[in-house]
Amino acid sequence: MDIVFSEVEYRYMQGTPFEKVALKDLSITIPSGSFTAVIGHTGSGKSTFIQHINGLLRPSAGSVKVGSFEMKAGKKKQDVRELRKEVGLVFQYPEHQLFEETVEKDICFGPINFGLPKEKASRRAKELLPLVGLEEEVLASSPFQLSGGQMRRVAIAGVLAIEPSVLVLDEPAASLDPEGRQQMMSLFYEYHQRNKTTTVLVTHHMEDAAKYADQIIVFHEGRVEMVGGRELIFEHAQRLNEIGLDVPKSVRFLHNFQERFHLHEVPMSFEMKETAHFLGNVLKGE
Ligand SMILES: Nc1ncnc2c1ncn2[C@@H]1O[C@H](COP(=O)(O)OP(=O)(O)OP(=O)(O)O)[C@@H](O)[C@H]1O
Repeated sequence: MDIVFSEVEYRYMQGTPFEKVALKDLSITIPSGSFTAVIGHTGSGKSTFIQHINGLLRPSAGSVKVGSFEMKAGKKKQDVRELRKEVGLVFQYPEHQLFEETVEKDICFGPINFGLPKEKASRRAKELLPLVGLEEEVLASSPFQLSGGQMRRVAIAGVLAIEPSVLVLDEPAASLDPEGRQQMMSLFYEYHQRNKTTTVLVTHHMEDAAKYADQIIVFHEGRVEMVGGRELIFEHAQRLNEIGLDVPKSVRFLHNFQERFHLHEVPMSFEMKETAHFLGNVLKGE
């Protein structure tokens, strides 16, 4: 399902002396089935943006449509239950939201809450375990006996168990070491490839955006600064640096390469840039 933001504004603490405009004049579409990365420096509005997708926040002006579900400013409080069945949100540090006494109950909580019979929910939990890299034995354990990494995987399985059409990920690999981050990102990418789930990833890592996303949205001071495919990182490296975002080393490699061989004036196709990008990664040992 397409996600369409139309002229959205969001104000925290509206009408108080502490009012803060966090999103301004935001019009953007996230196409159904895409993998979209949302990047921007701290405080640029990324979390505020994604919380509109599952109805945690409602626009102060404008409208947000997720499939046929529309949230409009000024409308009375809406029942967002139907929306929550479709949109799974993995928060930063999702392991902090575990609360049931067993892993199985935690994974099954969402689907049972949305009306799935207990046996079917249990089957889903079992099927999801290998996907998130856990053994079946953990089902009967308390989630609080597991390691931090395992707890995070349980929490993610709990979101996937509702089989959402849209998966929103807020820095799901935060605080993991590079290998853990790589594993976590591969998990989501493979899930996206297999299920064609519309995926929205908030990340500080431009490398992940370049590697996995087919659409990149760059936020700056509550506005969309730029939006486009991966080539955006190659073509706007300087502007990205100006707004405090670190472009991947391989993109810097490409620029150095162009400079070294005086290729700035030579138009390079996207494929050539990707090749240089790839070479940069090889040199980095990735
Ligand atoms: N609950 C709140 N009350 C008031 N202001 C808030 C609140 N949450 C966020 N803000 C402000 O809104 C702006 C956007 O914040 P937001 O959390 O969406 O940014 P972000 O890009 O997700 O940042 P980060 O990368 O640090 O998570 C910031 O100026 C922030 O201080």
